[in-house]
Amino acid sequence: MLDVRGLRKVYEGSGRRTEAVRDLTFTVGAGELVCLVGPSGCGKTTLLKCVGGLLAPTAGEVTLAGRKVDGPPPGTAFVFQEYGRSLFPWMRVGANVELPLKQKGLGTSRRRELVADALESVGLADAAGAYPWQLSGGMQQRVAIARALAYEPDVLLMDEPFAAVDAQTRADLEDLVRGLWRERGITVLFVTHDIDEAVYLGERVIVLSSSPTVVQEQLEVDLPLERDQLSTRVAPRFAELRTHVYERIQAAKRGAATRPAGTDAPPPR
Ligand SMILES: Nc1ncnc2c1ncn2[C@@H]1O[C@H](COP(=O)(O)OP(=O)(O)OP(=O)(O)O)[C@@H](O)[C@H]1O
Repeated sequence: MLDVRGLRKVYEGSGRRTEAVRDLTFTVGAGELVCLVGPSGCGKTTLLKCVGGLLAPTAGEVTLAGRKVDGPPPGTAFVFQEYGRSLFPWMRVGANVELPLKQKGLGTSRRRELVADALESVGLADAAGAYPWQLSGGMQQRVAIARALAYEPDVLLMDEPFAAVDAQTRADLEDLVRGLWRERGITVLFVTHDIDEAVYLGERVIVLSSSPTVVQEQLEVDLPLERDQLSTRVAPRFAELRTHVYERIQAAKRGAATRPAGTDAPPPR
């Protein structure tokens, strides 16, 4: 479905040259929920922007359903970290969610249906008439998720979407994303620097090295499909997996040798 091959990104300008991503190769299958985790500044946002066609790679390529990505591909939606900047403050919640549907050229009744359905899915059916600034941070991020869902994407790209909300809201939003993923069968690529979040959410975790970035390891998360914040996070297997990912990231920070990009077996139980 999503193929990233030999991706490299070097930023140049104002006399500075930063090799953010060196050589990234991985694939995400249709309907998979994959988390990308890596140290701060390792190029996660750069990678996601290249995947979403918002940034041109220096080398390598991204293909989505067999087509080379050279601009935002149809059927792809983004949710960014900064909900405060991603919603238009002068538009009511309903209008914010509807905007991309207008750009998609959908008729009024279909747009209304999709907006209502998406707001309902994120538990904000009553908030359509409010302005974003009248909502809490967590609610605003739900609106951003609703806007992405209403677009009916095949692929959802999420860049540290819960980094700016409090811990309880974050837990709720994590469960919301897993629930929506299971209900709607969307392909989700979720970037985070939070190891616990990556293991809790993902069916697979791709561990990135420090910048310039390569894939340090890929790990199948063999936790049950049904997860919940209490029992999953205290399960011995959760602890083993998070410890394993933590060790890999520490190794990445020390610059330890990386493994080939294939998927590794999870650590033995
Ligand atoms: N527009 C830009 N111009 C120049 N350098 C950039 C630009 N955007 C990012 N970089 C550099 O590329 C590297 C990777 O940045 P990026 O934001 O992709 O990392 P990240 O892993 O998402 O960071 P964080 O975890 O802190 O959000 C950093 O060294 C950063 O300074």
